[in-house]
Amino acid sequence: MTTELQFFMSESKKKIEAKLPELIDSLLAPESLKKSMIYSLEAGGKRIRPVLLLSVLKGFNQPVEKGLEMACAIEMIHTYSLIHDDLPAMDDDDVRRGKPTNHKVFGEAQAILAGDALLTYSYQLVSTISEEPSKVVSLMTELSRAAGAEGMVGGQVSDMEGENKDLSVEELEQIHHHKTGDLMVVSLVAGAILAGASERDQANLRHFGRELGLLFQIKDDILDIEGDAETIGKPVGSDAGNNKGTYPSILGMDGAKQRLEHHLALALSSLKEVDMDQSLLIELTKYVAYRNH
Ligand SMILES: CC(C)=CCC/C(C)=C/COP(=O)(O)OP(=O)(O)O
Ligand SMILES: C=C(C)CCOP(=O)(O)OP(=O)(O)O
Repeated sequence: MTTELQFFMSESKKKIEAKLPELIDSLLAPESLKKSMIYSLEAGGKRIRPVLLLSVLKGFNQPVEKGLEMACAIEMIHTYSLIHDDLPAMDDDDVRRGKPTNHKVFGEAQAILAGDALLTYSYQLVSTISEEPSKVVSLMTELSRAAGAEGMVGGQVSDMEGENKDLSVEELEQIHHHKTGDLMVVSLVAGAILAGASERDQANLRHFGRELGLLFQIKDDILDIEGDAETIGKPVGSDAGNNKGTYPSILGMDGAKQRLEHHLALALSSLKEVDMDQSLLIELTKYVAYRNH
């Protein structure tokens, strides 16, 4: 990782991690609910989606402060999805981000409700995010499409339905476009909307985000086999345990690594089309491909 990216990531993380608990604290809500929401938000995580959003603003020469609340809203949706994904009804995982999962600490009912509250609060935040009503409407539309039935929730359902089945790579990538990719895409597009970027740049960033989502997921699948549980903060081997189709299970480990290089090249070439300073996004893309956590 270059020092420029290292510095930008750590500064962005600091800002996001200061803002998230502040936003939850300001809610007039039961303390136990706020505690369980903050628990998962503060459990760590790479904060890739917020960093993507802030990188886009920086690339368009805009202050990152413009995107902090939107970045927190997206991180809240991501965190809700992980809380629910870990529930016994879904992946039934005990460890997330190196700590016991939300339902292990607060019980299933509170974990479901903490996820619901994070999802709902993210829209409450977006509703007052800009003084320009057209930007609020665009952000709401993008976020709800990416998070809902047409996006992440739909992808999660297809993922569950794909368990114990022989998926083709095309079917697998369709699942990942929605389960993982759509939230990455909306992070980039939201940054572009807030920066006032052109429709053309928004479309090019969307294209890049789709490739980045696949790249991210291939690496996640590889780390589930080759990673170190302590470093990645979650158990290894859980995909095989849940009989999930993954890149290595379909293509073998060498094939999965070739596919990673293929999507890395596509992601980097689609980025060239965006009329902005791309340096941070180029480095972030390489980080996503070669990270060890
Ligand atoms: C609506 C919901 C619940 C969406 C969940 C979306 C999601 C990306 C889950 C994690 O995927 P994973 O199970 O492949 O990753 P991990 O290994 O981190 O659990
Ligand atoms: C999309 C997937 C594979 C779920 C995990 O996402 P991240 O790997 O971004 O999780 P955190 O760093 O936020 O914990």
